[in-house]
Amino acid sequence: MTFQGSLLDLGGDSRPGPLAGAVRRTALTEGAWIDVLPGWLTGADALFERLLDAVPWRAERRQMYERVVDVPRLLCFYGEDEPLPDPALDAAKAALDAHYVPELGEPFRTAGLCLYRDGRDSVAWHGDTIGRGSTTDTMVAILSLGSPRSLLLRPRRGGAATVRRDLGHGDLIVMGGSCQRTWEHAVPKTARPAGPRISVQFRPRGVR
Ligand SMILES: O=C(O)CCC(=O)C(=O)O
Ligand SMILES: [Fe+2]
Repeated sequence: MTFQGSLLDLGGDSRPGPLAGAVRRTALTEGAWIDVLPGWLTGADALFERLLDAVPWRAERRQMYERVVDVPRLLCFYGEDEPLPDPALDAAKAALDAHYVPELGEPFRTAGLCLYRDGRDSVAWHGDTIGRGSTTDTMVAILSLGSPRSLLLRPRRGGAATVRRDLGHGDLIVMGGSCQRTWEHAVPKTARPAGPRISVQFRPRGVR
């Protein structure tokens, strides 16, 4: 697996920039919204390389109707009390907490990591509804590293156009309000050449 980082971004220092006054909110329908900040994390390419090495990436298999199929991406989940695999992720979580706790009412607690090896890896349409996201407003913050991939969002009940954001290289998206239960999101497969992408999803307690 190879990844060509941008030449300006290979310094070892990886850190999040300011959120206040920088992140841009887009209201969706039914009380859902997204906040987006391109290039939030500087040194994103160096962090990508470190995570590729340091994280014990796992392939999973899941029951799909009658069959057991490979999950089309590699995964690693860090629960509440587990140390994160890189100090830059602690800094990202601290920055998210400082900015969002007044609105969210609680800190982010867990980090789910996904590795999309190439354009054949994907995540199907879903909301993060295992847990409280199915009944209450919440937030899921996603830091994207490596090659950009499209994150799509669409309302469950229709009535609004699909929203697309191309995310990679240190970009942040936060899905908030009712987004997990009234909207769905996906990272579709792509036939275009795509290098590897890592996403880090920060979620509060009881949201999955
Ligand atoms: O990789 C992404 O940006 C999305 C991942 C996702 O939706 C999930 O793991 O629940
Ligand atoms: Fe999700």
